[in-house]
Amino acid sequence: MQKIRFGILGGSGLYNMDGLQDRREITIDTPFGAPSDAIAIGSLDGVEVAFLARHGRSHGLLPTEIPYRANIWALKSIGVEYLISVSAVGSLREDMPPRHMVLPDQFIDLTRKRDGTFFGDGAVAHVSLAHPVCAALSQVLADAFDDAALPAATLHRGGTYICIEGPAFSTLAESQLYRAWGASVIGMTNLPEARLAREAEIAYATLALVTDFDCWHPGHDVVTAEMAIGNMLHNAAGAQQVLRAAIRRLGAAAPVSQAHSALSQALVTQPAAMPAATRDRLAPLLQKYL
Ligand SMILES: CSC[C@H]1O[C@H](OP(=O)(O)O)[C@H](O)[C@@H]1O
Ligand SMILES: Nc1ncnc2[nH]cnc12
Repeated sequence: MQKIRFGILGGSGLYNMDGLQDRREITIDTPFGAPSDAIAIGSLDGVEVAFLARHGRSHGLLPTEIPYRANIWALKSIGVEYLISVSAVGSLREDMPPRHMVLPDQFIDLTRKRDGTFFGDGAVAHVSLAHPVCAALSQVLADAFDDAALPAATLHRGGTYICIEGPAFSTLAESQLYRAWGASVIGMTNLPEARLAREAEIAYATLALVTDFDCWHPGHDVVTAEMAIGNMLHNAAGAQQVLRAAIRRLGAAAPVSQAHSALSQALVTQPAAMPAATRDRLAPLLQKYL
């Protein structure tokens, strides 16, 4: 099968990629279970791309229930090297109101119930997460935002995304604490993906769409799921245009990414010393190190 180098993970309110030509779906079983849904593959302006709805197409998976490892493994197994996440986020900053877009460059992990690694069972690796977002891919998204020339849209380059376990939204005290920590936006999904994508040597960047002010803003209503999805849907057409422009750019010239060699200095156990079953399970990740 031809490799699909570019992937999109759609979040709340983004369950499909518009305009996919020659669209087909593939179902992949992985050693880490089934992904969130079938993966849609098709071409955008002549560039092959894979799309996966992280909560499933009918949004049936809680952030805690998303099979992050299966999703990343499945995308890696079809050749994905660049992965764009689209996510709804709450804002922790006055200057990032609902309907603005943000390209986070840092994460804080407050999740407690997520599978955090592909490794274990005789295979040890410690990747660097100092810079969890691929700066080159994030720059492609920033340029794509300019290409899309959306009327009255604002993009913030950089910001810290705090990832909570959910599914409940934060308490007021928590929201104020995260603001005091200097976090910019809040969500429930991105950090496990960024970490696993790094282990899989996939460049990862997020296009975050602000849907609410969480619960800290005295002048705005407290976030509800209805509010978040409603604002996300309002932004979805713009997000689709940015994605399309990003894929066009990647197809023309995909940037060099340090993420693509993340394991070169991270593998502690040499593949030859790993149990055969572990090596087989990690085959798509370890291929070039065998
Ligand atoms: C429906 S609001 C809460 C929900 O939205 C975000 O999801 P995603 O990152 O997939 O867009 C947030 O992380 C929560 O899962
Ligand atoms: N306020 C919020 N907290 C957590 N996740 C969110 N996703 C969208 N808005 C959010």
